[in-house]
Amino acid sequence: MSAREAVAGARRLVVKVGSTSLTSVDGGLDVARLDALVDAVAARAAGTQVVLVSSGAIAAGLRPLGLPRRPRDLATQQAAAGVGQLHLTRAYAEAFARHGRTVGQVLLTSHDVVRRQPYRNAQRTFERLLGLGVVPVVNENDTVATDEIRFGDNDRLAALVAHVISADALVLLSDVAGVYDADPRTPGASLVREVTGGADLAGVRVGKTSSLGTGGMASKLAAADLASGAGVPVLVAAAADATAALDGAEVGTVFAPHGPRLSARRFWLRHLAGTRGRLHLDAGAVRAVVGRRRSLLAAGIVGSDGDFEAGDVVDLVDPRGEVVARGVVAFDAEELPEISGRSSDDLPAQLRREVVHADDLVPVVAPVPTPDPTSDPAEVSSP
Ligand SMILES: Nc1ncnc2c1ncn2[C@@H]1O[C@H](COP(=O)(O)OP(=O)(O)O)[C@@H](O)[C@H]1O
Ligand SMILES: N[C@@H](CCC(=O)OP(=O)(O)O)C(=O)O
Repeated sequence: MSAREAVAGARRLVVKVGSTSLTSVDGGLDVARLDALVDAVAARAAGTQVVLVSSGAIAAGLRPLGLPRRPRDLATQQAAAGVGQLHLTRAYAEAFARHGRTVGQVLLTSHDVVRRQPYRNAQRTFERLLGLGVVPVVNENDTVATDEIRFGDNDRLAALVAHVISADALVLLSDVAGVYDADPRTPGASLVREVTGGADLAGVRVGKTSSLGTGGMASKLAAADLASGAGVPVLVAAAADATAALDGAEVGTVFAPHGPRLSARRFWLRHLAGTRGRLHLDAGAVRAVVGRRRSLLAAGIVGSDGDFEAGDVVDLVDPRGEVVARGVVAFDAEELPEISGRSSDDLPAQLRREVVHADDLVPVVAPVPTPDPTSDPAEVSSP
């Protein structure tokens, strides 16, 4: 099945729409465009569970607050988001009501996914909303998200949500027809139709974001890589082509899945979990845990740092200091010095267990190559 067919046939889908497709700097929220998007999603939603990740809160708040352009400081962005999110949600509720559908608002910060328990709570909430036939409308909780706990852009958030709900596909809708090999505002730029690996992006140059968008095309590429690398096909297309995109027509740029679909737990470990410390491994332990996917035993640990407790996530570091894996540690930091470097036979019975169990451990893979930066640094927004 091609990635486009996967989008068309998906029973569970995440659709993300950017600020530029819903708002304008001088006109605020563009209800006509939002309605058209909802029509496209609702037409599809009959046999499909759809989660809509919608940007636009900050942009939708500009006009009601009399702000001439997107503010630069966080506090005013948060104020604008507080005002705009209300307009956005009301518009979605009214638009979906025309199709007899109920929406539920889900506002997330990265705090809600970096620890296992809140992550599972979010997962349960999505399951229940979808089970009740509700269309969850997701955004970052901008009014409270400080720099430390921000996802930063909704493309990444959408890729994470796609994994949280085990979506069959992810569709990123924007104001451009897809990924171009150069900034589409430059003459001669042409659309990349399909990405099956890093080589297809090798010649792609990314220009600056629009005046309303946050992440630009670079963040879409990073999100597409995150999702497709974890087994989820991705389509980047124009919001104006939403119906065609959801029908599997030849629009946009499609990213074929290029990695095994990770379990929700392993995806969380690899991409989301906050780490609380580091375990330093000898070369044999690196070969065992990365090469042979074995559990990490105390004998292969030469040192540790950080203030972690059993159940926290830690980085596993090779003798050169490179992070090679991350995993859930089964000991408190203060217990490690006593057991490190000792074989299991040598340990008292109550300490004779894996330090990181193989089921709780994921190797850290090198990122897929990102596009070449443009020659003008001012024009680059890197992922
Ligand atoms: N190589 C490229 N291919 C496609 N779009 C690009 C490229 N480089 C820059 N862009 C710009 O990225 C913008 C889309 O990103 P962004 O403004 O963040 O949109 P959104 O609000 O939909 O997330 C487009 O307006 C486009 O001009
Ligand atoms: N959470 C912000 C949008 C962040 C974002 O990623 O925007 P965009 O690049 O337009 O998808 C908002 O609602 O204004």
